[in-house]
Amino acid sequence: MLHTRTTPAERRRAFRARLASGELLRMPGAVNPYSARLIQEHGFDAVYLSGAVLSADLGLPDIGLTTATEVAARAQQIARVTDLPALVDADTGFGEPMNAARTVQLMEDAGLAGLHLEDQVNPKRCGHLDGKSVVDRAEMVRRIRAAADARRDPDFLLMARTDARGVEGLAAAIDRAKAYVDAGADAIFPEALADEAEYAAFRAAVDVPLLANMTEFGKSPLLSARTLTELGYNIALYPVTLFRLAMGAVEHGLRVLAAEGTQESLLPGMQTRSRLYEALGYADYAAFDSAVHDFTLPPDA
Ligand SMILES: C[C@](O)(C(=O)O)[C@H](CC(=O)O)C(=O)O
Ligand SMILES: [Mg+2]
Repeated sequence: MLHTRTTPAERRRAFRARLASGELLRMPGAVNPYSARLIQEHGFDAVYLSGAVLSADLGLPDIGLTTATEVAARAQQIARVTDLPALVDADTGFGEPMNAARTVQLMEDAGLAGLHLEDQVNPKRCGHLDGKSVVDRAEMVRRIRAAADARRDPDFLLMARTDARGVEGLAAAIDRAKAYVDAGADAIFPEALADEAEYAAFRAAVDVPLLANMTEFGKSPLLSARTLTELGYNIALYPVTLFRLAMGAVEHGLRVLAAEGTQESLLPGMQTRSRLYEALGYADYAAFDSAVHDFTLPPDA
């Protein structure tokens, strides 16, 4: 019941240990707290809170309109219902280096296992769009140092994302990643790499855990978990996959409902009531107090 049995500190330690093991952790982005439960149930290793998903969820473009407290509040709702470690997209840290420091403490308090900060200017944009700008390396180093110093739990993972590949080229992105590790980043997120050779070049140059962003319809190829394992990557990120799937289903459903005047033909594609109740663990609540769940579902529910 209530779903978690672990503390944030335990999840952070476990995340660190898995990242050190050399295996590939598969990390889908949650669309909401409930989907974080499903991510865990389906055997994935970690949960992501995507800035792109959160802003789209609010009906906004992903251009840095969300605030640190808004993101922390949603991240806390997600971290609270899963025993998996949760990594949150903290964009540019929501302002100056001191804001990045405060963001770290907000996310620690929200029970996250870690966050990533990127080297884009404010306002940022999706890493797979053209026309990005990055702050100079010294500025990003200040951002990372401030974030690292703010951390109270040394196991809270500080990941630095560099968007420089699309702006300054691969060699500059690798140089920046090295400088970010020297400044205190525990892991690196090289954004929008073009092909497998670039993934391999990053792996050869950087010693810390690396994340591969397998976002759809972007600039990077969709590499399989097997390929990413062979390339020596530590995290395969599927940030917006569940959101795109869900919204595809929503649009399909709206079209069919409007055309047919009934949802009858949509039923086979729906998560059933009984599956929903199973995933939410109704039976456990009933065991606690039979009054909570004292009904029988119809056979086709
Ligand atoms: C990973 C990302 O930062 C996100 O917010 O999920 C996005 C994903 C996307 O827009 O496809 C990004 O890569 O910038
Ligand atoms: Mg983002």
